[in-house]
Amino acid sequence: MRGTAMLPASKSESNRALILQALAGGGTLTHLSEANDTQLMRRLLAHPEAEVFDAEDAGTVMRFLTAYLAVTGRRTTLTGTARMLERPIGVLVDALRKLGANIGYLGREGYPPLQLNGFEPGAATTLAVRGDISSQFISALMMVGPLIPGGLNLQLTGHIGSRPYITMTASLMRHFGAQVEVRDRDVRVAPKPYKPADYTIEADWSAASYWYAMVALGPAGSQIHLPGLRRQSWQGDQAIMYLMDPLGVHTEFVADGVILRQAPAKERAGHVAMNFTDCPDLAQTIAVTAAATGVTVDMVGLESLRIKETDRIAALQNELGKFGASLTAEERDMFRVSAPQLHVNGQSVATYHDHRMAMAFAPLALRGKIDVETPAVVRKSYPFFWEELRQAGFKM
Ligand SMILES: O=C(O)C1=C[C@@H](OP(=O)(O)O)[C@@H](O)[C@H](O)C1
Ligand SMILES: C=C(OP(=O)(O)O)C(=O)O
Repeated sequence: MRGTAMLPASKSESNRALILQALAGGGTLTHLSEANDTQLMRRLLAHPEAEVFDAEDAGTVMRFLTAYLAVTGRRTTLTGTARMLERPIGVLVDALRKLGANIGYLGREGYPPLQLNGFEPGAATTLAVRGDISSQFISALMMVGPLIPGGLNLQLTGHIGSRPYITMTASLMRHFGAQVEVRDRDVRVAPKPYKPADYTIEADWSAASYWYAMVALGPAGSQIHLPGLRRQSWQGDQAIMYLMDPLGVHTEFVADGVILRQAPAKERAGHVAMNFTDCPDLAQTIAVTAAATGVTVDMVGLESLRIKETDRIAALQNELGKFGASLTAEERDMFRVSAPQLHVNGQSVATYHDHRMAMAFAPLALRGKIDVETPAVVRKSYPFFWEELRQAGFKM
């Protein structure tokens, strides 16, 4: 396999930039993501007086808008898909209530849908927030921090997952003129207003992971050029370049992006350990690629996978099993993915309303025929994924 593949722009950067642009009252965003999550955020922000905000299945939209709408004093309802109503939001609601937001639960306590009933700045500006459920709660609070009279001081407690997304939030906030410091468990945001700024969004490293998988599984000598990725990135999922090295993919930065090259098979590891605490969205790509390349991977840091678009651990276990691979729980929160022999012979892969299930399993088509159920799920982050595969020579 050879050629160039186009990536969507980062949906994490895009969705932060849209909130910051709204709070700053201007600035031009270039290369906003085509992802449904981003297009949805853009549409919802364009109608701030709406009576109901439907975040669909987009975690960042649900969490970031909750903080944005609450602190800007809106009276409105926030809801989402059936799965979104199972994804927790209590940590964020508790924190916003302490800051002065009046928020009620319309269904189950701790989960959407939410009723927002205005904002009266309270006395609290220092809050303890747990970091082990979703970093999106912390990012959401940080972005509204400059609007809180007296600023905001978050003390993060417990195990902190997805930390690079917190530092990405801080970096983008600074780009829009905010004063923010992140030191270990201490996050401080000054009550200094945002200023309009222009920003060009980088390509999406999480989306790039599927091309790493294709280079790993393609014929000897496979290589792919991915324009739009930067060496200096705010995306923690740039870690894919290190995680894929033992699975036989080398990364070279070129002027306009990266070139991925398959390494000789003898350079692949036999058994490696990897930690996904900082990059949970890469876990599915690695699990499938490891199974297909015969590398055993001990995976830790998978806790948050249970509360994403689906229970991604259960989904991986079911679908890997269809190919003769396994993801088994071992001691101390470790999961081992292994496959003595992978059989790809026409299996149908269920996708569980999860874009990453579809895209992580798609590269198995390089080893035989597969059916991916409900392929349109990719629209959440990478709507033209199948089109790019066709361009790369896949028969569909
Ligand atoms: O802030 C963000 O843009 C994201 C944070 C991560 O979620 P968690 O913090 O819930 O792990 C990640 O999985 C998600 O795809 C995007
Ligand atoms: C977990 C994801 O998104 P979100 O939490 O924003 O719905 C994802 O894109 O893998």
